[in-house]
Amino acid sequence: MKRPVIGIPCCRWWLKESQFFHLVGEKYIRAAEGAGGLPLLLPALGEAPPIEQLLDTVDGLLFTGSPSNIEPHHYGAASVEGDFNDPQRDATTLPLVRAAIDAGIPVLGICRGFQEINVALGGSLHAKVHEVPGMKDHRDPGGTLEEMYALAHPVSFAEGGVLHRLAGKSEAQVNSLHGQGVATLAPVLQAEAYAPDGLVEAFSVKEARAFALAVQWHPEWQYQDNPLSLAILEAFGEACSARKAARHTHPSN
Ligand SMILES: N[C@@H](CCC(=O)NCCCC(=O)O)C(=O)O
Repeated sequence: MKRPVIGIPCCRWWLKESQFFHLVGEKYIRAAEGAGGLPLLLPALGEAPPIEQLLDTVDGLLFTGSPSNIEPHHYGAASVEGDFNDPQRDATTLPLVRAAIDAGIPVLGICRGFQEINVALGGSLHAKVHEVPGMKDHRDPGGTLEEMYALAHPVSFAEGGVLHRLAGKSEAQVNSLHGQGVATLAPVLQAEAYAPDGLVEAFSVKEARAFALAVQWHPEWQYQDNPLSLAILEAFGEACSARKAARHTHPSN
């Protein structure tokens, strides 16, 4: 049985004294495999990417985390001096998000990917959550990888929501490695989880035709050891398999 193809959009980075490379962290590739998919890396093609053809090629999309920030003009904010951006990734992922949701292609967003889905659909971000009055510092604590990705704070799930159902409980502990966060949630999104300071930590797409969930934390990190991460990946993988089966039965889907 062939696996559903899970497209993973790349970052485009200048590697010092070298040239541009298109990259995805290996843990995201492994998580796509863990979801039962065949990972397919999609280069950050930039302006006017062939969206329809890309969507014809995949059964699901995983929008990953990255140290880079979305360029603020995409959500109507002023640029930030010294900001680390990736305009070609933005130019690829933002239209891809919109088209994938419209086409009913399953999507999972993680960290930067979560922020991309919110921005693509009309939401906005805080440039520095830790500078917003009343908000906690959600950035990684530094140290070893184990320390950086350690569980950092609880999230509470929206009653009766997707994550509440997947977790089978109303709260869970998550890791936290982001400086930015949701300021306004796009109108077509509904919050699925909140941090204790009120920050939206997960959302789904209202009336989505397929699985469409995004989380601000990192379920891909050592997902085998975390029941919630396994449940998220399993649900995403099942949706990608269903999409593949539907495409096989009705090739125009
Ligand atoms: N730059 C944004 C997004 C943060 C993010 O995606 N971090 C991931 C770091 C590396 C990884 O684990 O993939 C922000 O700071 O909010």
